[in-house]
Amino acid sequence: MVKATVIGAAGGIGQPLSLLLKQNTLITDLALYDVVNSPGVAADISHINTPSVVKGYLPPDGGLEKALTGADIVVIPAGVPRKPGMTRDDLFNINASIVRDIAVGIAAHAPKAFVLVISNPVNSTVPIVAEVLKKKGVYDPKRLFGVTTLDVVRASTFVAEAAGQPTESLKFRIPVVGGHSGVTIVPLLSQCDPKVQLDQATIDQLTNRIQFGGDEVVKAKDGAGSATLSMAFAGARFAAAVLDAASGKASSVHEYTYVDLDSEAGGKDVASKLGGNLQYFSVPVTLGKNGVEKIHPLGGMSEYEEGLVKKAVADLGGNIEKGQSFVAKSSNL
Ligand SMILES: NC(=O)C1=CN([C@@H]2O[C@H](COP(=O)(O)OP(=O)(O)OC[C@H]3O[C@@H](n4cnc5c(N)ncnc54)[C@H](O)[C@@H]3O)[C@@H](O)[C@H]2O)C=CC1
Ligand SMILES: O=C([O-])CC(=O)C(=O)O
Repeated sequence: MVKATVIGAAGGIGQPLSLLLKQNTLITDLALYDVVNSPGVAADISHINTPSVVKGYLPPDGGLEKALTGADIVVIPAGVPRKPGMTRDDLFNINASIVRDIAVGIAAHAPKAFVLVISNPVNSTVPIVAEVLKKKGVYDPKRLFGVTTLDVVRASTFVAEAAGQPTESLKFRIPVVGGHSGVTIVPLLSQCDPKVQLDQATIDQLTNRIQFGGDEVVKAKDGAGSATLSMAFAGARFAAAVLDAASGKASSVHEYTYVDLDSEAGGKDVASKLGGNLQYFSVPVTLGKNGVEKIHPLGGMSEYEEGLVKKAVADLGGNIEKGQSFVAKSSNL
């Protein structure tokens, strides 16, 4: 039995993500929670003839508690998206408290669940969840993930396009490390597998496109939100990886995800290479039965990439601290 819960399930990401999770045959129970419309989304998705039983929940009558109780994996795309001209950090004032309150629910009702945070700004919302779980005495850094898979998906697509290759084969695997906003997103094109020969102008252009791919969608949607469908694809892919590893369906699962480096999985080496003080970074990980099994080194980097990492570290410190101090100042916990 595997129960998956989506928090923010009626939203732009939540609906297609729930649809894709309905197709994951490892999931037996799919709980869809939102502050609006979740029963309708659940009724609709429940007609699909895949194994999971789908239920929708709203806040009245303990909906959050019911949605979370017994959850093995909780995916959080709840909160507001960007409009043109905004940074992800501009979402902090609204989304920080939404994510904090969801984390309080997780601590009470699903303390052992894998928690996948999609809500922006991911650089700060992941530390928010961690600090709440710590306060409640249930924090396991190996089970908390900032979902940065969309950056990896974009990198693969954009490099394939630049190389004149088909994108559908997902042929190009490119590590993307750091955080999930602007210059904190660091694609390591020198580690592209298979190798691609790119001149510096193309590397510059691809790096910029991967770092600001989210803005491309925000601009194209012109006030109607940010990436939802590609994010649902990426979120479902990452959730499947976590579940494949936890269930033993796949023996060796490698992903990139924004995690606490201060865990038994070995992130301290990465942290010390980054200058010692940074607590969260998107890193290559091996996933296993209990979540993050091993945090791997970032690997060989070009001088250009070393420079990108330095810029990412400079920005990330403040983002992380902002999330942590928000929880420290929250008097209702
Ligand atoms: N990590 C990533 O790579 C990406 C993250 N995002 C972020 O995901 C978030 C959601 O984006 P969209 O789905 O486009 O927004 P949306 O506005 O379409 O949907 C958000 C949903 O969250 C719900 N919600 C609000 N407060 C809630 C609460 N307290 N509990 C439960 N549900 C609540 C809303 O009712 C709404 O249905 C945004 O913060 C966005 O920036 C978006 C794309 C990529
Ligand atoms: O750009 C945004 O605000 C949404 C997001 O995180 C992305 O598309 O990568």
